[in-house]
Amino acid sequence: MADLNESIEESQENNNLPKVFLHGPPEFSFILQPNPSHNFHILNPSSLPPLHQFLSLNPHHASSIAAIVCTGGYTVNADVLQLLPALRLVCTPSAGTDHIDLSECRRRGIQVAGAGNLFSEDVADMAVALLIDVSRKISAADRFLRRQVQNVSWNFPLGSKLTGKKIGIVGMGRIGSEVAKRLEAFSCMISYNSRNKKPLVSYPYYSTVLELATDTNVLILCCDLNDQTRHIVNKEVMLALGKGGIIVNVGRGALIDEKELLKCLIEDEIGGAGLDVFENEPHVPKDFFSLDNVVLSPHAAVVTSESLMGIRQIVEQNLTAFFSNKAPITPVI
Ligand SMILES: O=CC(=O)O
Repeated sequence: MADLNESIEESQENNNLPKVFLHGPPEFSFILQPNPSHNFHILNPSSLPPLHQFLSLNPHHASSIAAIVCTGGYTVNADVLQLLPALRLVCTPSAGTDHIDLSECRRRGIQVAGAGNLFSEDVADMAVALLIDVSRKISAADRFLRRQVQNVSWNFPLGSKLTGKKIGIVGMGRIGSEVAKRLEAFSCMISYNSRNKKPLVSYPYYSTVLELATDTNVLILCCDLNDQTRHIVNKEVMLALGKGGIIVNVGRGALIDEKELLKCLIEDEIGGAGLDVFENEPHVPKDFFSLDNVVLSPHAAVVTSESLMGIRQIVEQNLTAFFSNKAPITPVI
């Protein structure tokens, strides 16, 4: 409460700068710290009281908050927008925007800025790392060796070769193209599915994920989560991918029907999965833990020490540009 009072006092220190609210968990407060050179004023730089609580204690700020910085998982839906009649910019330090109601922002004339291309290489690196780990059983081999006492025979199951495999990328945007670039170096045959065929992309295009899965050994999910892509990988798709097939998900958990995925993995209907994201984060179904054909990662694909430095800069630059009457540097809408 001490922190909350401090932030409220600070917020009451009047200045004429536009007000910015950080809508996210405490560990994200590093994203935006006050600086005398800012052309905006951060209302809650360190204490991060939830938005509803902040507004009930400071009702006058409902009509002064001009921008919010919202992290993934902190929803900005019509109810939140309704609370902030003066809002003009939503700035998210994430690549995904499924936590933001973009059409409601558009309707209200609110601009949205995202992470731009900042995370694409890190996420693509992670996708390929997960794929190599699942196919060559690296994490499973590590567990196997650590469990061994000396001089026991090394009877470890075979992995499968990555070089030359047929890879289906779902979502050929910034991240998907980086994944393709990396897997070309493994002589993989790339094809893709996305909302529309991309005129500048020469890889074979499939208009449905089902057809893509039928013709490939691996699916890598790099697309946005929205009403069209929720459970885009369902049981039928997994059965079409087939027994040795591998799924890597660096997009959003709900792109896959997670219950069906578990069943297919347990019943060996597919070969394995590399998962950085889950349907109900931070919950990870315990049944995954006992499966050696699964490699798990705690939504960490975007996070490197370099990307965290970068995202601070992008958030600051977006706010600075916006409050200088310029366009955000990484606009979403
Ligand atoms: O998943 C992380 C992001 O969208 O940045």
